[in-house]
Amino acid sequence: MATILQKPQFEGLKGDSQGARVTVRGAHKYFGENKVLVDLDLDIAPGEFVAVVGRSGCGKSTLLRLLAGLEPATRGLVAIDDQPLRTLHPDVRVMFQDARLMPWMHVLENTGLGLTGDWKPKAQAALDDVGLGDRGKDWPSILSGGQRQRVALARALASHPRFLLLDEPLGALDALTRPDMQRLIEDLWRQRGFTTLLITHDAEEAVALADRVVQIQNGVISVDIPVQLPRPRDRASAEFIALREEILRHVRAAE
Ligand SMILES: Nc1ncnc2c1ncn2[C@@H]1O[C@H](COP(=O)(O)OP(=O)(O)OP(=O)(O)O)[C@@H](O)[C@H]1O
Repeated sequence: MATILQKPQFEGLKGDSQGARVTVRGAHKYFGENKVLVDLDLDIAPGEFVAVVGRSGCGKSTLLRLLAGLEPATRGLVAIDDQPLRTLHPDVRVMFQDARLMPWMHVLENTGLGLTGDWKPKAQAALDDVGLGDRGKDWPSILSGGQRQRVALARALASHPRFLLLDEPLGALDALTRPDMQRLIEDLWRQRGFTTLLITHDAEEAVALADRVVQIQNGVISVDIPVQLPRPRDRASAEFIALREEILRHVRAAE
């Protein structure tokens, strides 16, 4: 078995946008009697890529909504660069499983949503980055599912966020489109160095992309596994398969 690197590599730090530092301390989130997150701690280093796994309903999206500033914690601290997060943050963007494109806007306008000032060149550059530079004048309705997710990714990255939150963005894509999108996300992350949190049900996706895979169970981070394999990762290697199986074992044990 080849040696697994012992030192964590945060390769994303090379880029033009320094990633945000993310801190969650003693976070609780209750919906009435339903205590979804209970005293949860999580630290994400600037530029680090963390994948979150766990059984359905364990609180993954709830954690993401707290980190996006979409909802407050019932109790505890959520901070970006050591500043408590109280509402939406200009350096934090989210991409969801559905592209959420506005059908009455062209692709370029959809990409520019949320940008201020001279937004067109920035939206065009973002479309170029995801390989859709020539589709700006199209309506979203004529794009494939994978292309719509590329537009959603372009929109999320157009403002050069320092923290990108991904809520199962590739969950609805077919098996051929998925690895392409995974590579695109990894390439952009490596170029730009934004901090990333990815929610996924796919253990292979988690090991392919993340520096660390964490599992939520009983309201806390119950498993925290570093993935110290060189990038781009060889999905057929023994180390990759062993980590993927380890994560699957943890997720199944929580069910
Ligand atoms: N706005 C809300 N009001 C009431 N309960 C909520 C709300 N949002 C989430 N919940 C509850 O919180 C729990 C966790 O939901 P969450 O969506 O975070 O889970 P998840 O791990 O992302 O699940 P999945 O993998 O199925 O997407 C569930 O029991 C859900 O019903």
